[in-house]
Amino acid sequence: MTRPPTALSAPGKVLLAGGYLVLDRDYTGLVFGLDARIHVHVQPLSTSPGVVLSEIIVRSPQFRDAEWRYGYRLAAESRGIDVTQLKGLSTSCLSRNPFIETALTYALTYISMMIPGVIEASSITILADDDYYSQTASPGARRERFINFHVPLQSAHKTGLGSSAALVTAFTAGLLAHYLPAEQFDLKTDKGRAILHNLAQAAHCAAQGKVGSGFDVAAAVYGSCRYRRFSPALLEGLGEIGSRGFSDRLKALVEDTEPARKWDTEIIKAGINVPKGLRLTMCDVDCGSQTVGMVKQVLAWRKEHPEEANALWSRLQEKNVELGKQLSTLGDATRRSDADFDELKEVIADIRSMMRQMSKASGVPIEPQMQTELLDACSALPGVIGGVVPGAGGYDAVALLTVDQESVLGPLRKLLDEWKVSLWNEDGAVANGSIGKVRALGVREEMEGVRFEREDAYRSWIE
Ligand SMILES: Nc1ncnc2c1ncn2[C@@H]1O[C@H](COP(=O)(O)OP(=O)(O)OP(=O)(O)O)[C@@H](O)[C@H]1O
Ligand SMILES: C[C@@](O)(CCOP(=O)(O)O)CC(=O)O
Repeated sequence: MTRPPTALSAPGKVLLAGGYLVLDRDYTGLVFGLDARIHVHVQPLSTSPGVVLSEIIVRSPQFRDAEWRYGYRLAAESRGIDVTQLKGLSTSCLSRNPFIETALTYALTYISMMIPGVIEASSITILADDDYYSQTASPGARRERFINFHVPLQSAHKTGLGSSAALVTAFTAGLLAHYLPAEQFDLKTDKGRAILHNLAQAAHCAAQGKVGSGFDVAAAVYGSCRYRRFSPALLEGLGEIGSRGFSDRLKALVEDTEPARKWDTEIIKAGINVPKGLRLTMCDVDCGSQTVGMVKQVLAWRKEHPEEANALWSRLQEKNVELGKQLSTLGDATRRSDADFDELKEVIADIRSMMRQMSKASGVPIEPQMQTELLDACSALPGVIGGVVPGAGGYDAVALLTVDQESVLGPLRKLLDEWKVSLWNEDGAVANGSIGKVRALGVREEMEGVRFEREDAYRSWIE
């Protein structure tokens, strides 16, 4: 049977409120999907008549040498599908892509449990919307729907919109929708989305080599929501890829049939929105510094100072929930005056002040001085309601809530274009060589999660 091509996309994310708190099930995060999406197109691999291949070719044609070829076979003793990377055509060396390799292994293993017989060969194309990476098209190039970045994927500068979660989600959804009949997997149903969510969370954690809160995968599947994480212990019993019984355990996990390990993720979409007339704007802060181990350090501080930390966590949780409520009850903000946003401004200021407290107490630059200056300068512009350093915080990005009008966005872009980022040392002196640029990305909030796309939209990129 020749299957028709399948095309899907999943959104990026911004954790507007709830960084660090969302790692603990007692608290929640306010996450917005973003309209920068990762697109995946799956089609049968054309072979000569009579030739049966067990090969899946994955290409990311916006990047140089981004092609990964995999062979696969069903392993004995319910070990699942064994995936082996083959030598690529375009390159002589093997460049591995752990997110693709793991998502492929997990999805094919689940599919092998659902349909009898051989899984047919296919060719998969990945396309990312521009704002995932800082590079822009070469000057003079004709503006196309997707940019050719002309660099290898490893040299592309990420803007932190959650490319790996959107990729794993869209890729997994693409495979499930392509190979499984609608009775077994239907993305339009709650059950279908839960299957995708569970499988993508498991694959993303395995590829990352750690269990984060999973808010990014949740946003990729469900779009904007208030998110309460799953209990991390859920994934503990799954075992390694290729271990005996892996495919049975994966099926039970994905379908949530194990009474002792029930999925407890909470996705609340009701009342989560950005009011009409307002928008989120993401800014890429390119100052070339990144702090590793921020999560570890904050959690270590919380462990050492449980009373102080828990008091701060509770106060923050209250304000984070309040922020969501205010956004949903503001109503149409199109003809409001600046004074109508006073309460929103106040709650954002409270959240920021508590995040700075967390920063100071744990010694982690969650809202570092340079970001404070940038956020304060933006917030002083008419029509800019406020902003935060999203997610884990740090030096890479800021998220702003503004009136959605050119008279506000124009001056904001000008301020950002002219802004010079300088990193401050602890003694208050500007650190050397740390002047960078700030750029407003084109992205805004997106309510919808993973969705089918018209497959002909990608035709010029498909081989
Ligand atoms: N367009 C793409 N094509 C193929 N693989 C991709 C693509 N974009 C991202 N990836 C995979 O995702 C990895 C990047 O994931 P990583 O977790 O480092 O960043 P991220 O998810 O964008 O992080 P953040 O949450 O900070 O945005 C890449 O190394 C690659 O394996
Ligand atoms: C610090 C944390 O709560 C948020 C990290 O968000 P981001 O990757 O910076 O967008 C970690 C997590 O939730 O997994």
